[in-house]
Amino acid sequence: MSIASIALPRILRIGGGASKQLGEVLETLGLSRPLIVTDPWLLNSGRVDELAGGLASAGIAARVFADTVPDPTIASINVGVAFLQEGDHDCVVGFGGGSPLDSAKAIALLGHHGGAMADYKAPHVQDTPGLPVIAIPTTAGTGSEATRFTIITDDATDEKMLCPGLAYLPVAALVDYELTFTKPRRLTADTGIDSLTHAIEAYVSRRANPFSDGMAMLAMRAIAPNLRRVCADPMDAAAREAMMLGATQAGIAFSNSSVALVHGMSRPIGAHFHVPHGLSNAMLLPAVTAWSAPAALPRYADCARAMGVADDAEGDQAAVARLIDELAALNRELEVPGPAAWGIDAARWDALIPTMCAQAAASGSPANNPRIPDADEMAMLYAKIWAG
Ligand SMILES: NC(=O)c1ccc[n+]([C@@H]2O[C@H](COP(=O)([O-])OP(=O)(O)OC[C@H]3O[C@@H](n4cnc5c(N)ncnc54)[C@H](O)[C@@H]3O)[C@@H](O)[C@H]2O)c1
Ligand SMILES: CCCCCCO
Repeated sequence: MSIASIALPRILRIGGGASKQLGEVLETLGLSRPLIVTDPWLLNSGRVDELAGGLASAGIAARVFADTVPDPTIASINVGVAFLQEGDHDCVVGFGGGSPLDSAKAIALLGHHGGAMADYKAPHVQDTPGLPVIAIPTTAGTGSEATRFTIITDDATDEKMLCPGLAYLPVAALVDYELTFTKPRRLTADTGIDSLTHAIEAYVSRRANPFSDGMAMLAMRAIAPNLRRVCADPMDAAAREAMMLGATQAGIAFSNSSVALVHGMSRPIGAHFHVPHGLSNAMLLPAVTAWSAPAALPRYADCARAMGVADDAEGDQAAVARLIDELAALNRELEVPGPAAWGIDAARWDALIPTMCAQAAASGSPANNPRIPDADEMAMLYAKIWAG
């Protein structure tokens, strides 16, 4: 086995009420002057006051920056950095979905190292950390609480810049499914399919390894049987808990392997057509899986079995057929909007997917299986193709 470079948050607290241990975790880490980075919805929900109130009871005063935006932009990060530098903070607490968590990571980095956010986009890899980040996710989810990435949109070009490196890995993650009961159905479905996509793509990625495979398998087993349940009953505690655990496991999986063609294509789609991240993954997942599967049939068949849609007795071909049917069924039942909902010509969309996949195959670097190129390479290629 070649040497896999695995990295995880130093502290992981997972379970109902974990977010209430923020004060204790800060004390353990020797931190006492946090900036909480969150978003307007969470601020108005009263949850931020609860979090800051818990810290105040522990003698910790926190400032709050809630002016983050969905799909954080360079401009929004710069406002956050200026706000951070007005205080004497020794850490940043990210509280929210992937957008505030990615904002927290970027603010903590720039606030310490300076420079411009664009300086840190791939292929640059930033391993030297900025201020320590403690992540508390409220969607299940992007897995950003346990990944070595932040994704910041360039306001000028709409490019979703992938910024990789150990610097973005939170030192602690408090994974508290009780924060997710308020998620509306659309958000529950889109973030749930996003985390399922992370698990599948981590498992078929050419950079997969036995550790990331284990995390991806656990994530699929947690997410697949609970996604419909949690969309049907938002107060189903067991399903909410499984979805939150699966999202973090899927984040650990792709952070320690990579993702593949769906993500390579969804980032530019998100940038070009402003489709939310989880939705753009969902829209692509069935068709791109069907195109990619022949290049890694056993791996995709393993995904079908882990998701419980195929049994061990079935051959790989049959199992993959069930996987593709299941992914299409999930999109139907969870009412994932089609391309037309985003002003994308449906005929062009259908025609373009095989074109993009074929070009991906042509462009696949020797390091990657030509039909499952790494997301980074695909993002650039796809943006060119789509821009025509
Ligand atoms: N860094 C990574 O590894 C990584 C991975 C995947 C995606 N991302 C990024 O994450 C972002 C998407 O994050 P997201 O899908 O979590 O959505 P989000 O953070 O953009 O939030 C979407 C909406 O849901 C609301 N919300 C959040 N928690 C809620 C709750 N508990 N109840 C009700 N409403 C709630 C938010 O206020 C917001 O209005 C994108 O910018 C994407 O690029 C990052
Ligand atoms: C290579 C990792 C890309 C992370 C994408 C998260 O949506």
